[in-house]
Amino acid sequence: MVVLAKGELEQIALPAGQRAAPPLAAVPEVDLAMAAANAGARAAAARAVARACEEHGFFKVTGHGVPAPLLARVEAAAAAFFALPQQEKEKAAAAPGGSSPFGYASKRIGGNGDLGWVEYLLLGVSAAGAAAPAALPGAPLPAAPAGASPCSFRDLLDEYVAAVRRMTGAVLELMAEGLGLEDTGALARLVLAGDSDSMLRVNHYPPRPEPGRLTGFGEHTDPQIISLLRSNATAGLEISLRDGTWVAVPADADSFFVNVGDALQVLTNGRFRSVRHRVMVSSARPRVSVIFFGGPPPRERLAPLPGLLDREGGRRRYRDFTWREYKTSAYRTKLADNRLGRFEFDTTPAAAAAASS
Ligand SMILES: O=C(O)CCC(=O)C(=O)O
Ligand SMILES: [Fe+2]
Repeated sequence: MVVLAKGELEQIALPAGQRAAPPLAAVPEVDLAMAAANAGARAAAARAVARACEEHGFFKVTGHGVPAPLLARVEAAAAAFFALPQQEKEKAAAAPGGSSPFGYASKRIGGNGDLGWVEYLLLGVSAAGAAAPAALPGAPLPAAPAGASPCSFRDLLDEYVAAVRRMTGAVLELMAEGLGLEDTGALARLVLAGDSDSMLRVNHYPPRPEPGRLTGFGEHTDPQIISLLRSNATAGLEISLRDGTWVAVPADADSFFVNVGDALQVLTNGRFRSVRHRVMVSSARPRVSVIFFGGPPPRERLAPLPGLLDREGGRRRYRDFTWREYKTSAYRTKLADNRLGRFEFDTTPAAAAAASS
């Protein structure tokens, strides 16, 4: 349950202009199984991925190889966790005032006052799996599907992370091929490195409290390299197109959605675009989503990948910074802020003239 104090519901209600649901998005789709069939299919898939990342920073993956029963078990376990009494869930919350953002939280997104009609679990991910808060139920949850072997939520999330990491590697290789990089493992290595800074978020958007639309998760771009999102069959995700108009992403419980993150925008010197997205709650059914955020190791310098800059006249759009630096900066801002703005070089004609004078 998401409990809002007096006045908080008004804060997440939408401004009048956004009360109507936007039109449906035509989401580009890439079938990973088909891409593996032969060299021609692979090249076509790599081109399609690159085009989707340039135009939208967003696409859908089918043929992903993550077993459907695993997806169903994770969804059931997440629903069972969020159905626990509030005080049980709070046991998995991050220590107040502590430095770790990981654990259970309700309605507060980050530490800067962003509110949403959502409760969630945020978990750090190591190469060994999802590092769950100690208080995450280690015992099988009550609603394990009939016939399923007993398995704790923690073990299930580890299994899920392992499967999603494999898919992430495959998607990042296709992206590298689509970019024409000689080193087609360059992106995948950043996210699959033993010390990569990845996270898993399990979101639960309870049914709307009253007819209308509420902000579930306010508009933002994901700071990492790549996000892989899977949800139940309840819609709510919306993305912003290049011209700033919002479109609704039809729910698809069998596929994964890929977001280009800010770090990938920087690694491609702006060729791929990190997608602005949000979740709106207008359903009488709950939405459950699970998102794997693939980040680089904290010390990694984010700079255009070798080979990309030559084609752009050698001009860099962003100054040099590490992932640690970017993350620290991003988490000090509000969700909707343009977090990359302060790392951009000023490339306006006036700035270029000033620099050459
Ligand atoms: O829950 C969703 O569907 C998306 C949430 C999201 O954008 C995020 O957790 O970064
Ligand atoms: Fe996001």
